[in-house]
Amino acid sequence: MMSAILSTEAVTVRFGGLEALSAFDFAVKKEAIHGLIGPNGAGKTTVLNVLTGFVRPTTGRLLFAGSEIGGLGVNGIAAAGLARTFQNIRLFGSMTVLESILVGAHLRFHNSPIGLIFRSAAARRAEREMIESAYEVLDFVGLGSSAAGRIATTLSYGHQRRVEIARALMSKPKLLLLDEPLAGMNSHEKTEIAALVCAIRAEGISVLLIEHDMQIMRSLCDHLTVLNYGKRLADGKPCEVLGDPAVQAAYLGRKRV
Ligand SMILES: Nc1ncnc2c1ncn2[C@@H]1O[C@H](COP(=O)(O)OP(=O)(O)OP(=O)(O)O)[C@@H](O)[C@H]1O
Repeated sequence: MMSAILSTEAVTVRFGGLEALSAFDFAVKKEAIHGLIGPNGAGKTTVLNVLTGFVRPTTGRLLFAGSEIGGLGVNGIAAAGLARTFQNIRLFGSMTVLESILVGAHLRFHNSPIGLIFRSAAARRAEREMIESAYEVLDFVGLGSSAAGRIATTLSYGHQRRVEIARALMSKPKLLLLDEPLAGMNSHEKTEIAALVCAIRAEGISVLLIEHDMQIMRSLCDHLTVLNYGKRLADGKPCEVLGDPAVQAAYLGRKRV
């Protein structure tokens, strides 16, 4: 059995009087596609926010690749190998696709200010490598080099999602977190993004994703965790979890678990 790349131990997040997560435990196995599902307001985005340092856990531990990451902050966690995309696409209006993707590379390519001013051989080499790497990632996500010079926000919605995923991949993550990557897409685009998620996993990158389309989640994920009112309601293989009456009741809102 594959070991875990990420785990949480009794993570609680409180916003004032509201407990968005209550003693939440779960583990993502290496090279798995792991789905996080649950009704609106269940706490799914809060899990991603706490894992990436955007929100600090009130109590509990976060372990990534064997180390505690709870106190590292956003940049420290990203540097440890965790990258994410957001529920609402976040691209800058004036940037080209290539520029948008290069934003994701800053953790990998460090240049000293002096090196940049004098354009040392090392700085020029690093810049060349960074751009080559960006073109490779553009191909990988299915945008191709012809998209590089386009203003990112003028692309179709589905392609903007790919730019976001490409930007996250530029940091060479060990684990990629995707917050509703299929939101707002037609069924053809959804199938294509699902295939891209499989290709990402085939590169050895583990994926944790939030998604509401259960048909896709059933076929795409190796493992599902269900959240309801900030608590883990179910955890296991998609067919078991989605067949669980407590999960179905939570979605239908018939029963408060
Ligand atoms: N920064 C915050 N301050 C106060 N309350 C918050 C904050 N972030 C989230 N919450 C609350 O925490 C709860 C969980 O929210 P969260 O966004 O994690 O749910 P979700 O499962 O991702 O929902 P959705 O499927 O609608 O995106 C909600 O009641 C939400 O209003």
